[in-house]
Amino acid sequence: MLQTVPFEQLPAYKKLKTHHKTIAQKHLRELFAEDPDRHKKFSIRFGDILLDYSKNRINSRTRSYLIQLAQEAGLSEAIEKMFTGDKINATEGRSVLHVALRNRSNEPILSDGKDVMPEVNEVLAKMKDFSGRVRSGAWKGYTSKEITDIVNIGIGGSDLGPVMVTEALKAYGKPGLNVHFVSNVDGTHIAETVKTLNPETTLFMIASKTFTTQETMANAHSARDWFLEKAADEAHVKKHFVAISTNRKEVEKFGIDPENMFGFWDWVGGRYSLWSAIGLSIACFVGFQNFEQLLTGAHEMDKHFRTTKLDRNIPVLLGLLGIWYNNFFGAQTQAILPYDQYLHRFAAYFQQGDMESNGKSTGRDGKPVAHQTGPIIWGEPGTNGQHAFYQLIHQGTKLIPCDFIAPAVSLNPLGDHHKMLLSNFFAQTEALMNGKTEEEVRAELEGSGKSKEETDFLTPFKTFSGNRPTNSILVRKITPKVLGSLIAMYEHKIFVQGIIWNIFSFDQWGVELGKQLANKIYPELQNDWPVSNHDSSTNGLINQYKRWR
Ligand SMILES: O=P(O)(O)OC[C@H]1O[C@@](O)(CO)[C@@H](O)[C@@H]1O
Repeated sequence: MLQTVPFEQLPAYKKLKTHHKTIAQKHLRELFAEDPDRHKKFSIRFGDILLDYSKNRINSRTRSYLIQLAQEAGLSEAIEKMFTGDKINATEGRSVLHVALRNRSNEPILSDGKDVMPEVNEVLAKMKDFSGRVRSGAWKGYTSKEITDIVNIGIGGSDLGPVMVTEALKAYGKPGLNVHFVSNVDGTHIAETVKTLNPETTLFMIASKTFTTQETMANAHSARDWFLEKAADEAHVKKHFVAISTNRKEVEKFGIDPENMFGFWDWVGGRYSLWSAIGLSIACFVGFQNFEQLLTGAHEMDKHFRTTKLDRNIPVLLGLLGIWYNNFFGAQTQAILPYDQYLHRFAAYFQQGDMESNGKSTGRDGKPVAHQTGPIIWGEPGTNGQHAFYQLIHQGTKLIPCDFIAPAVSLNPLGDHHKMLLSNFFAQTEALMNGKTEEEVRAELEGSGKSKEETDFLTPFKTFSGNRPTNSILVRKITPKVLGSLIAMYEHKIFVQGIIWNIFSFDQWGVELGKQLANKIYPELQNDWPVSNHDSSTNGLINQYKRWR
């Protein structure tokens, strides 16, 4: 079991509270002026990834106190418990072993005393064979045509990972093999998706850990109806439907041949499952070799996370920096800003990853926590964000810690586009750190010929406080391996924060109540009778809906 010491009772917490008073008085400009070597002191190279965390409101003392906080929270022990299959997902009585899915060392990893690697490798072999047959055209539809379109039907962790990765690795996709994703129960999603597809050459992947999720089962049945409208014969279903799930019984009940089922296990959390058979659409789209590279990148980050001392440990430092702003500076959110259009779903992916893991308010001791926990994760690719919300980040009243990510090498080298993109990437963190002083603004306005009156009026609006913290993550190029490391880096950052905040990061009871109430309301919508058994708002809304539909 994990220790259950409340966050604010950790000795280092008090040291950080006191320390915060002094360090908060220092502007980042001063911290850089004091130490020209700052970039070197607060950067870490990890293969093709450079993390520069020097533009944070910390000094060496801050870092050492944060590391102490991690040690006092039992972080190193907790990491070992995860990697060795301890049931750290205590409320569900499960291990947390997404690291086993990408365990390229093949060293045994035990859950319930049993090495899980043989089964992991068996599923990987099945994925390799299947994706190879789809890509080579050996897998044929019911009219003996090759598959041209794959439709992944799933939601949450059974959708967001495959979406994000296939978008991020679009340059590695097979021309002529298209992937589509249907997740929302809104009929528009599946209707719009299948509109342009041919049932003869379409393969549906029904991805659901439980195989009971309302949205996914509704979409799966509608997909089947659409398919049979043309194919007519149920016997053809097995050539166009595969299932990815832990629930064999429900898969068979749906009518998918168990031969076409790709299994995974309860010790894989939905939001950590893209490395499992849930990644089948990825393997088909980019090829199994590239999927293995993704696993390798994640595995390298796993080894780094498990074996590197805390003050040189990338996920640990990112997690502690997030805690520094979340719990000592009052920041409510964390922005992830990839300067790479292919990574346009990267922040969205970690909305589930982070917020479903650490959006908790009950401590591991069963008591309400007395401190802030998970941040709101958000973000859009650069440079688009600069034309949407950077005004707030630069001059708003809220502190927004930002992670800037960029590749040195573009996958689409076109004229000077990449140099322009990267100049913005470098400039934004510099501007957020330095700001622009009143004196600088005044000199600029006077230099442009503005009168004294205009200058006096405009200066306050054109001044930038700066001192706004950022991390810069520069990678050589977005490859499957680098992407795998980046995703694992953020997964482990989330783990670090949950351990220190004394919460359970691997269950998600908070998603249940809404589903339960929806299941109660759904039958009430089957008729036109007015309802009166809810609160007046819910009654009023339902009854107006009934009048309008
Ligand atoms: O894969 P499945 O079982 O269909 O669950 C889908 C998603 O639903 C949840 O909200 C849990 O109910 C997410 O945690 C999960 O990824």
